Amino acid sequence: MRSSMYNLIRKGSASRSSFLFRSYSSGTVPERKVAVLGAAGGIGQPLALLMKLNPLVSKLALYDIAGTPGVAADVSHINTRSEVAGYMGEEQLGQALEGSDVVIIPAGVPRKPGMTRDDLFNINAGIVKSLCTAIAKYCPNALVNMISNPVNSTVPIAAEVFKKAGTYDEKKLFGVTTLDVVRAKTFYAGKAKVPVGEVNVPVVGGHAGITILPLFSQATPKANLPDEDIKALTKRTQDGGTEVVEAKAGKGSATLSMAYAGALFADACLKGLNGVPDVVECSFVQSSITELPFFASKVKLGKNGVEEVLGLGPLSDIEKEGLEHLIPELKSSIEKGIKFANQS
Ligand SMILES: NC(=O)c1ccc[n+]([C@@H]2O[C@H](COP(=O)([O-])OP(=O)(O)OC[C@H]3O[C@@H](n4cnc5c(N)ncnc54)[C@H](O)[C@@H]3O)[C@@H](O)[C@H]2O)c1
Ligand SMILES: O=C(O)C[C@H](O)C(=O)O
Repeated sequence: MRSSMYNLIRKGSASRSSFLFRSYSSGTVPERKVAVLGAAGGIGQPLALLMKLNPLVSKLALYDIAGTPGVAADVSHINTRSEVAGYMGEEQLGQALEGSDVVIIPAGVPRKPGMTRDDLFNINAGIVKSLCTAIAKYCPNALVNMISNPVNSTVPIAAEVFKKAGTYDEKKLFGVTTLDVVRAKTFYAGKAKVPVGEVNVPVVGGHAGITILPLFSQATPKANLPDEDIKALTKRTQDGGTEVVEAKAGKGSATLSMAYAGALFADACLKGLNGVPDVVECSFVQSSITELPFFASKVKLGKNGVEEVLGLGPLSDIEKEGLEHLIPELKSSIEKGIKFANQS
């Protein structure tokens, strides 16, 4: 019942993973603690729900600066495997983090119409820095799933904080770009008229505007769409976040689709930790596949986090041009994060 409900949610998005997911029997699943920081927020609450439905989780720690007792009490009544505890305020952050295998961070402010993700930097950079300082202290070996924007800068901030603390392991830090993949799959399936559950599209680069580069030339099932359709799909994927921000008209950005995407990525991390073979997802990680120190591409996940950062594969002319254009913006966002972490 438990896994069938979760599989229902996952159905259509990752049939291969769902198969692996079902192959677990409760007696053989290792204990895994997952902490969600920002758990009372727009993403945090549905993400807490989805992680509670995941039978790979045995302990679920829900942390926020306010509101977590209510969220934790609510979610804890669901009759699934994990024990749920709520933690509120900085004095409880250590307890929330201690023993965590995976820490998911959707803490911070979201965009309003007219803002770029970089406009969130001034507030979110400080939040991420203080949370990562605590992660270095209380659970230095955890896999960190960074959702807070601007991801192109918050991931480099986290890396610098961990380096300063002497705990940095590039295999364990991930910018969550899964929502870009989720969107690219949905939009491609609609245009190509193929079953959405069978679609795969890698999305590389970063997570803001033109730095989001879907590789539709590698999309499967193949559809041979004309260039003008590919350009429109690329633009819609790049503007997907803004589409939601505008539709919400001042009430925030994507929360439900992000919770789904965050739950998929955390599930992939847990599968990797548990030794499930061939777990591959796109993520913004330390990388040497381009000249930039961080880049999103397909990543193979394993028992220690990143097992292998996979290359870009063959690119179309449109994608080669997109890659060339995104490099300067992504470089400057990465440098901004590094500078912030080292000057304050
Ligand atoms: N990576 C992605 O694809 C993606 C997608 C959607 C949103 N986001 C980003 O996720 C972030 C959160 O979005 P949201 O809609 O959930 O916002 P929200 O305002 O609804 O929730 C944010 C939560 O963070 C909490 N918070 C603030 N400071 C904190 C701290 N120091 N410690 C712990 N919690 C703290 C707030 O109390 C709030 O509950 C935003 O930065 C948004 O841009 C990223
Ligand atoms: O667009 C945003 O500000 C939120 C998020 O990064 C998204 O892609 O939906």
